[in-house]
Amino acid sequence: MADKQFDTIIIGGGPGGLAATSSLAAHQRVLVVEKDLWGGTCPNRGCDPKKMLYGVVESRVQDQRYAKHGLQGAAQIDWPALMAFKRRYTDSVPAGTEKGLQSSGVTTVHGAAQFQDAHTITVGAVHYTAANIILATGAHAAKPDIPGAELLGTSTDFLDMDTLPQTMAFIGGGYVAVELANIAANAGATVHLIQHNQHLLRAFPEAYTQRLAQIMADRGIIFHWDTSVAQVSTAPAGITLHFTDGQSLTVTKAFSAMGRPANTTDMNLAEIGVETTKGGIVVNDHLQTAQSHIWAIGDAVAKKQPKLTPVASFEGRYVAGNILQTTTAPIQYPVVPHVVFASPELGQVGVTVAAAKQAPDRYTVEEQDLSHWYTYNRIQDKTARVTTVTDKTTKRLVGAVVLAVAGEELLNYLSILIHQQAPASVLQQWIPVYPSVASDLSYMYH
Ligand SMILES: Cc1cc2nc3c(=O)[nH]c(=O)nc-3n(C[C@H](O)[C@H](O)[C@H](O)COP(=O)(O)OP(=O)(O)OC[C@H]3O[C@@H](n4cnc5c(N)ncnc54)[C@H](O)[C@@H]3O)c2cc1C
Ligand SMILES: NC(=O)c1ccc[n+]([C@@H]2O[C@H](COP(=O)([O-])OP(=O)(O)OC[C@H]3O[C@@H](n4cnc5c(N)ncnc54)[C@H](O)[C@@H]3O)[C@@H](O)[C@H]2O)c1
Repeated sequence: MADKQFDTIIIGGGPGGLAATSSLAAHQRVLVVEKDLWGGTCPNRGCDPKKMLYGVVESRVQDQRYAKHGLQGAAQIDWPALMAFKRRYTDSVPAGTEKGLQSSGVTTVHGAAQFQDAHTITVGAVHYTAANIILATGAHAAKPDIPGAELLGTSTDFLDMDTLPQTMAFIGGGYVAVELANIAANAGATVHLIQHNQHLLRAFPEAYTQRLAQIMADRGIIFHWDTSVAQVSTAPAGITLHFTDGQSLTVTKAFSAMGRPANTTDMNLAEIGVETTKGGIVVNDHLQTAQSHIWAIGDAVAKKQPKLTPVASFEGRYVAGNILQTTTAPIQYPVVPHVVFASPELGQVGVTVAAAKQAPDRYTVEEQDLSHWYTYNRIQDKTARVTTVTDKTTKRLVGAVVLAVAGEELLNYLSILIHQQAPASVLQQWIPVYPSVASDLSYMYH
């Protein structure tokens, strides 16, 4: 079969690959290969469908906050209608994404890419060559290596359930388990969360995660701490989880939410000299693999930055800049805000509270209970709080933790202030909409 030649081949049509593609499309002959759904995890089975379910569930939670304050009657979640609402969005994503790529002049191929040599990939029987190749292959949900693991679902199954199971369990205490457990519990299911240690959401300060665990427990979520599932078996009305301590739990459905290993297998990476570790593909500070013309971006990469959609997109744009030689400097990440959507939202950005507390000469840490502030009293958010970290020398805001309704928007404002290295005085020169989340900023950063 004759070679098909391109300037750049991108393997993976998710947010990382698409960001690289849109920067390169006007300048190069670009091929994008996707083996599953165009658009990748985020819009098909990640961030976007998750937040559609979350938005409706969050309305119900807000109704409950307003109970006895003028709102009567309990809203109920109609899961099949909620799923239909989600599918009206997700169903059009793959075809719409591929059409968009093609109309920008990019060649698209559906299938799994494998390396033939360091400049050649095959998809099926067809060979494609390019000067540069970008690995944007993402990650997949891990399942435990135990008997019966095949009976467990993943976040992908959860986000496409036709009906809401009566009882369910999540194995893991990270982003996926917390967010999906919250949606399920607020939609009306009995939910168990099984964590093999005592740490929920290990990237966040413990004082905050303990508060969130309490909020979730108050909502009926049942935590099983310090225990692991050793085996899974079928039961008449669902499946039974057998714990290492001899206890067991029978639920309608159970989901593995134990992390997302990078997609690095079945591509012959080792054969062409691209190194991988447990965390993903090994890259240098320009996101180049050991083969300098093969780059890796997004969830597929071994890195310390959080594996998130905007990070994958940032890396895609950065690598495209390198290929087009408009950028030559090592990648410099801005501060990366990250939020768990858990009714309310728990988010964090910049210098962590733990790091700040270890350097008391350098940082001031201020924790504020926001629940009595007008904004949060108005919406009856009784657990709202924020912690800010400021640099003692520059007096600039350098970090923040937020637990609040609409916490993602508050965190975005704080992130912009940190990113711009803005002094507190800018807030005195600025007129925000009042009353709003933004009009509180000058009380948090002063
Ligand atoms: C349930 C859930 C909720 C999430 N919520 C959020 C959120 O709220 N905010 C946020 O920022 N992030 C969230 N994320 C993370 C976010 O989805 C990822 O960080 C993002 O999708 C990473 O983009 P990517 O392009 O690196 O990988 P992906 O989006 O995974 O895309 C990689 C693509 O590569 C394809 N591929 C893999 N191997 C091959 C091959 N050999 N040949 C061809 N194609 C291949 C895959 O099929 C896939 O489509 C969530 C993830 C999940 C699972
Ligand atoms: N809101 C968001 O931005 C968002 C939402 C969902 C997912 N994500 C992304 O997806 C990634 C994956 O999420 P996740 O929740 O699957 O992973 P995670 O890394 O956040 O959490 C994994 C959890 O599984 C537990 N675990 C690990 N090994 C285990 C084992 N052998 N047995 C039992 N438990 C075990 C860990 O202790 C941890 O609690 C996140 O790190 C994030 O990058 C982001």
